[in-house]
Amino acid sequence: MGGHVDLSVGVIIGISIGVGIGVLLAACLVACARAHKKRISRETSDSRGMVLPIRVNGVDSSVMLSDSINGPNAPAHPKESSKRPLWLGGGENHFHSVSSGITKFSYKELQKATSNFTAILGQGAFGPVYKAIQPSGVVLAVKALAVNSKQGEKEFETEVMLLGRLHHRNLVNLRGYCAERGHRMLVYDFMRNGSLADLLYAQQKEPLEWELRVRIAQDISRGIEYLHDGAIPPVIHRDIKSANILLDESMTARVADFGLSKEVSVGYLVSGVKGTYGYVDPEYIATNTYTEKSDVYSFGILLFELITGRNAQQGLMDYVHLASMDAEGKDGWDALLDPRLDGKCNQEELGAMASIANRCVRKIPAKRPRIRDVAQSLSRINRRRPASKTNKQDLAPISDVDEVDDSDYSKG
Ligand SMILES: Nc1ncnc2c1ncn2[C@@H]1O[C@H](COP(=O)(O)OP(=O)(O)OP(=O)(O)O)[C@@H](O)[C@H]1O
Repeated sequence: MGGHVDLSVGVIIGISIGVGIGVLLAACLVACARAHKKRISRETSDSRGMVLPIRVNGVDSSVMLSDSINGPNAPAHPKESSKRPLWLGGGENHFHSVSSGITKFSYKELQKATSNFTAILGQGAFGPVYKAIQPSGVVLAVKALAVNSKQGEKEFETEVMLLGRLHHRNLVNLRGYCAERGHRMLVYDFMRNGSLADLLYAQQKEPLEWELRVRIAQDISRGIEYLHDGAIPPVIHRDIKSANILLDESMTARVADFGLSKEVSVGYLVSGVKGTYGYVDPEYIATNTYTEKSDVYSFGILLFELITGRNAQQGLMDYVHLASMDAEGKDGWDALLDPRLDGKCNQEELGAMASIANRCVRKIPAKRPRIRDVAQSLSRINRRRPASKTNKQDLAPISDVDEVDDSDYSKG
């Protein structure tokens, strides 16, 4: 009897231990599964907000790969490329699979091509830019980044490869790099006609014609559209300004310096805010959140610059606000026009361009248009032009197609 009791107690204990171990194992399995899921979701969200540090001048001048790859502005699926316009690679999702095709230059090679780094094109916040002529005769521009010991060669190369995958006719394409003996250089296509800022403000040059200004605006919007909607993952430029728009030999405008954004400095003050004074989205300063709509804001400033011929860093927006206060209805935009273009500009196109600019600089980012819509509006102005010269009567006014809405100008 005693033996029976011992046996059944033993069985009960055995079963209890078994069940206990089972429960423990199950709990472990559930915990492992949860941890795995968490890790995966963390990795996914990390890649959404990827920041590539190209650290120059001792400052974290980040390459911000958009934090909205899965956000509202990002293609929901790579297949969405089929909805893109053809020039953006619509139909085929091929641009992100193009291998970098980036050349690694030796320091010696670049030293020779730049006549021992004496052929200076200009000086930017990241360092000097040199003109380089290859033995084959191909001309390039070499941007020597101020050396930062914190960034290793491999890290730099990884970032360069990512930037090198971005190719578009409205971007200044990256051709190669040099990472040797502490030197960090980026090699770009040479842009024969210099920067838009130089073309707009150089006194000795002929003023840019109105038609060319509209075409340049369209080119720039397409370059940004590629960065926002075509690149995978999307890229936010963070420093759209006329000095970062370069023109090639056929006067096609190309967006430069994507992937390099520097801190705003006013005099000797460095603010921690990235971008350039005069172009920075006030909402970004207030919230410290940079989105595609912040690039749209800077693009709006650039449009006003093209219209007025006035420098964004010398009270451009005060001037625009004043002119708009005087303005009665859309015709009021006339007051904004670069005086050098008086009588040489289509008034309707001016109204349409100013309205687009006005929508881009709205205070509330959600109310600003997406760059792809801006690009479409600008291309409508350009497409319409040859016809307007021949058969004006058949055309709808531009405002009909561009959903002009100036209503909230005073608010934003
Ligand atoms: N690919 C290029 N082809 C021809 N000229 C270039 C090229 N890249 C830069 N430059 C010229 O070199 C000069 C310096 O350019 P960089 O981009 O370094 O500075 P930035 O854009 O003028 O100023 P910041 O660095 O403050 O944004 C400019 O005058 C620019 O026109």
